[in-house]
Amino acid sequence: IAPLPEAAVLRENMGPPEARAPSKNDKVVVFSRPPEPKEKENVALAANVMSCPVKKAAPALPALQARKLSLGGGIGGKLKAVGEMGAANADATGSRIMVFVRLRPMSRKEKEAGSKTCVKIVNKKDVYLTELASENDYLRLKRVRGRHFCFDASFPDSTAQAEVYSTSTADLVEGVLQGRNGTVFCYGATGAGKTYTMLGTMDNPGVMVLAIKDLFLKVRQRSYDGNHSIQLSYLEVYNETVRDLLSPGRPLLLREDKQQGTVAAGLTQYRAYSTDEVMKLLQQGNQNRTTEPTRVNETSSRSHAILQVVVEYRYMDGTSVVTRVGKLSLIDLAGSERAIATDQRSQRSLEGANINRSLLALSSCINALVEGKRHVPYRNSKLTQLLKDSLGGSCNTVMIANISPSNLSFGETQNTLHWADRAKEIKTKV
Ligand SMILES: Nc1ncnc2c1ncn2[C@@H]1O[C@H](COP(=O)(O)OP(=O)(O)OP(=O)(O)O)[C@@H](O)[C@H]1O
Repeated sequence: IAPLPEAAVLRENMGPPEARAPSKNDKVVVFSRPPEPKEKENVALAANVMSCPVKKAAPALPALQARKLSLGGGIGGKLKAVGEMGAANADATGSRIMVFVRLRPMSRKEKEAGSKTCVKIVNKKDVYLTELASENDYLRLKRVRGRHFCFDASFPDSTAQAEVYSTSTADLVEGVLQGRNGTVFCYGATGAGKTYTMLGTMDNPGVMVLAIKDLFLKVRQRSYDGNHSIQLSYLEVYNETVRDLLSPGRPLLLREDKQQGTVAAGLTQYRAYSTDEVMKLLQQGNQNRTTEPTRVNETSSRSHAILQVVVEYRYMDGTSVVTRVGKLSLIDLAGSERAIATDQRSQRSLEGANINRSLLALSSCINALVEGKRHVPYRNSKLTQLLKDSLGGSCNTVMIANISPSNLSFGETQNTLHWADRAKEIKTKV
């Protein structure tokens, strides 16, 4: 059979990628007619699956089991699954950052621009990224590249906010009530859905709002056995300056505190008594946050926003008073971006440079931590100084990487998945 221009190669009996993993014994079939559009899609996926190394299953890890026991509840099953599929990278003395990926639906703009989907999520865990060959690019016609990633969980575009919260963050909230620090941060390109995931909308509240509601609910349920107090602060890092979002004024200086780690001097701490009160404070803070339209996102967050909730629990143990303190940090990072994707000519370029500087500093820290280097360059940016605790300290940390399905954002998506994949290897000691 004469070879076809599209090199339509498929594996026999392969079925959809969710059906089974590829094996060496798969046969190759060549079409004797030009493939239909649907077949072309399968070819792309097949090429993608073929290029994926098959991960060996690893035994469940002791550290993960330990964490499963200490956290209790839902995260147990999730961690066990991670251990089984070999994506986990913890040792017997520590835990590691949990990494989740969330795919957003295709936007109207992307549809109008003729975008095609280049991301497929299978079994709520595996992410297949495919570089689609351009129809006009004859030289690259046959070069269809793909990669496979595996995370603690991956959320398809139809996933509800409540599911994202319960899978990624609910156990962290429980940990905070037991005196363990927790951090959740969203990472991704501009317009990929970070603010939607963290803050959400009035109808579909995001992780920040759901976490606060859950926290108050849990505190109320336990109010019979001690006293809880909840304090919160909300700040942004904009152009390498730290600003209080709850009482805007002069920029704040960062200083090191032996007990609390890096703190913003003079940051307002509000004592909160109800969810409604916190919602009002959040709304107020968000109005003060720096957002501007870029070419990619009409309400792009130009700053990194950090909401910190400190829960203090006092109870009597015999004749002495015991105090437990847990801190929950919820972070909406500004989007990583190519200058060309936003607007190079204005104030945006300075912001973009600073945003990229912080994110570059973040990637340097991730690299240093993964490689076990003694010196981690936290001081290279305000963002990494503030994240020091969450990345390298004693903290349960969750990263949610947000991605767009559009092939027009292929480069950004690849970049986000690369860093998310790397972050999986960061160990923490809780
Ligand atoms: N899961 C989702 N479901 C529905 N709409 C979404 C989802 N994720 C994002 N969107 C929509 O996509 C648009 C861009 O999302 P968002 O503002 O959250 O991006 P971002 O990553 O925070 O961008 P930036 O870094 O520029 O601030 C918004 O209109 C948002 O409502």
